[in-house]
Amino acid sequence: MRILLASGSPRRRELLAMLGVPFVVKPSEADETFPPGTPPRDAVVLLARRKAEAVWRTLDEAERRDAVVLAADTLVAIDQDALGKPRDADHALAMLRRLQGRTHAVYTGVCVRTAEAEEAAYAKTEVRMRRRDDAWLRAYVATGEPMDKAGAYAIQGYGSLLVEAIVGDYYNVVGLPLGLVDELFGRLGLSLFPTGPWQA
Ligand SMILES: Cc1cn([C@H]2C[C@H](O)[C@@H](COP(=O)(O)OP(=O)(O)OP(=O)(O)O)O2)c(=O)[nH]c1=O
Repeated sequence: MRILLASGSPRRRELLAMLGVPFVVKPSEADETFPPGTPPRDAVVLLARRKAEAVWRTLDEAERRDAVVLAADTLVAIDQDALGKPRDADHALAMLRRLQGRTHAVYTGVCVRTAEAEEAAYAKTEVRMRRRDDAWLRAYVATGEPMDKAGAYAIQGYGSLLVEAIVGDYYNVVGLPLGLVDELFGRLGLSLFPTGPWQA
């Protein structure tokens, strides 16, 4: 089998590479909008499915036979609102002001697609953030780190200094809940463990 990671996210690439799984990257061009009011847990699954579908459509018959397309989408949820990646520095600052000193949820939807079937699900992690003053948050935005991250922070970077506690899978916050990916692989008779058919 040939794993195709339908993602342009360097974090997702690094997490999958950490397990030593061979894969190729094929970023999807899928539209990342969803109907307003969609619960974040549904939105991330919808978007992960859409990203997997977009890459699937680019494959020819022969490629589809041994392809495993893996896609994911991450959103931060607070007060019934879903926060994606910030548009600009002001937007990032507004998101960070809203999150600081409070608990929010991070959802990542995952979709795994093969010629036989498609499996999709989401993971949820709660993150409690420290209170930081505006000067700190502005300095953080100035590092540029928040710009391509859902909720405008990276738990794996300087954003770690904002975190007080988490409940749930850390890798979900970074953008790819590896345990869930393996569970979905398992439903398709595949594995992320070195016994997987991808090894052949
Ligand atoms: C909350 C959080 C998000 N993120 C990142 C993971 C994702 O890359 C990004 C959420 O944006 P996504 O839209 O899920 O993904 P993407 O546009 O970066 O990549 P693609 O659609 O091609 O797969 O936020 C972190 O790296 N650290 C964090 O702590």
